[in-house]
Amino acid sequence: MRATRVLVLNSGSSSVKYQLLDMADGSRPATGLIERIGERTSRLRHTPAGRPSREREEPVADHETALKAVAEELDRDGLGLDSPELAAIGHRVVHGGRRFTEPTVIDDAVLAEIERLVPVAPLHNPANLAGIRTAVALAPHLPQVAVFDTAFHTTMPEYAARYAIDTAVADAHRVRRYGFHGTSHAYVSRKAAELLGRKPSETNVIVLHLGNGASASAVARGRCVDTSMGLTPLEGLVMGTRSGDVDPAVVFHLTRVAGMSVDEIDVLLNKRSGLLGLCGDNDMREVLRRMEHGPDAEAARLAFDVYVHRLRKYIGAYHAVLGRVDVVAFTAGVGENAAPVREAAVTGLEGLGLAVDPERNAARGDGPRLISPPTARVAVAVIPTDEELEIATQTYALVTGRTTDET
Ligand SMILES: Nc1ncnc2c1ncn2[C@@H]1O[C@H](COP(=O)(O)OP(=O)(O)O)[C@@H](O)[C@H]1O
Ligand SMILES: CC(=O)OP(=O)(O)O
Ligand SMILES: [Mg+2]
Repeated sequence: MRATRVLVLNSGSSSVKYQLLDMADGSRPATGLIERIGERTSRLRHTPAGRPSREREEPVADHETALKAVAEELDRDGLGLDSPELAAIGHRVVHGGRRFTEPTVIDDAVLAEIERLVPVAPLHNPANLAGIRTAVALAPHLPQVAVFDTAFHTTMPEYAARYAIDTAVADAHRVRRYGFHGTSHAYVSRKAAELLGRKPSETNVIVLHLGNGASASAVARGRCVDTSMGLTPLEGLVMGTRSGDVDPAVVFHLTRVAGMSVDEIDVLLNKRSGLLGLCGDNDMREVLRRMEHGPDAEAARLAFDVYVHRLRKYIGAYHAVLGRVDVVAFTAGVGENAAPVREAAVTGLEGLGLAVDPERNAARGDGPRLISPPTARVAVAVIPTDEELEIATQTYALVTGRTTDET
C-alpha cells in the first residue's frame, strides 16, 4: 500500500487542531479539535469523513495528553499513527526566525533551533514544540516536518524587515520583523492569481488574513515584500484580543504612570485588547450583532470602526509598497464571512480603483470568488484559506519528492 496521507497538527497555546489529508484523492479522512487544554474541562471533537462527529469532555492537562487522545480517536477509525497509508506528520510552527525559509524535516538540531526562538514567540513556539515532541514519541517511525508561519516572509527586503533602532541591539537580540500566517498568505496569494487566470509570478496581491490573529501582506509577483506582523504576532492590524500597532511609549507610560509590570502589559496588549478591549467581545459575529441591536451598540460600533480604519490604512500603504495592485484578497474567519467588514474596508478607496459589488459581497459561497464590480480596476476577492492543505502539500512534497499532481 502506498503511503499517501499526511497528518497535519496545529498545536496552539490552549488547543490542538488536526486534519488527516489524503494527497492521492484530496480527501480528508478525519479532522478534529481539542480546546481548552489545561483548563478544568477540555473538549475534543473528532470528525471521521462521512460519519457523525464524536465529542468528549474531560480534563486534558497538556499537549502530551491531547495528542494521545487524538491518536486514540484516529485508531478507533482504523486511521492510527501506525497505518501504512500515513506518509508523514506536518506541524505548523509559528516562529522559524531567519534560518527556516523552507519546510524542514525535524531532527534534534531543528528542535533546538525552534526552542532557541521561544523568547520571540512565547505564546506560540512552546506549544508547537510540545506538540512535535509528543508526536515524535508517539510515531518515531514517521518523518515529521515543520512548516513555518514565518517562511513565506523571509523574502521581505531588508528595509521592510528592519526596525529603525540601534543596529547592535537589534542584531544581538534578533529584533526585526519576521511576519506570520505565511502559509496562509502564500496559499491565498497564489489562489487569488489563479482566480484572475494569471500566473502568481505576474500578479501583485494584497492579502488580508482576518482570523483571531490578523495580518496583511503585500505580495509582488509571488514573493512577499511586506507584512503587518513584526517581531511577534502583535504588530499591525487590530485583532480579536491583540491591539496591533500602538506607540511603543504606551508601554513606558503604563509602567511609570499605572505601575504595571512588563508581564501585565504583555497580557494587556495580547489578550485584553483589540475588539475585546474596545467593546468586550472578541468575536466579530458578536460585534456585528451588537452594532445592530444591543443596548451598548456604540462600543461595538467604535470597535468595528477602529478595526476597519486600521485595515484601510494597510490597504493604502500596501498599494504604495506594490505600486500596482491586481487583487485584494480577504481570507480567514472574518475575511471569508463578514461582508460588512469587507465593504467598510474598501469604502473611501475608490480613488485606488477599489470597490465591492453589494450583491456579490453579500452572496455566500464556499470557493474563491470575486466581489468587485466587473468593471473594477482592481479585483477584490474572497479566497478561503486552507493552511492545513498547504502544510500537507509542502510536507508531502518534502518527504516523498512527489507533488500532489504526480500522486
Ligand atoms: N459569520 C461570521 N461573521 C463574522 N465573523 C466571523 C464569522 N464566522 C467566523 N468569524 C470570525 O472568525 C474568527 C475566527 O477566525 P479563524 O480564521 O477561524 O481563526 P483562527 O484560525 O485564527 O483561530 C472568529 O473569532 C470570528 O470572529
Ligand atoms: C501567528 C498568529 O497570530 O496565529 P493565530 O492567528 O493562529 O493566533
Ligand atoms: Mg485559522
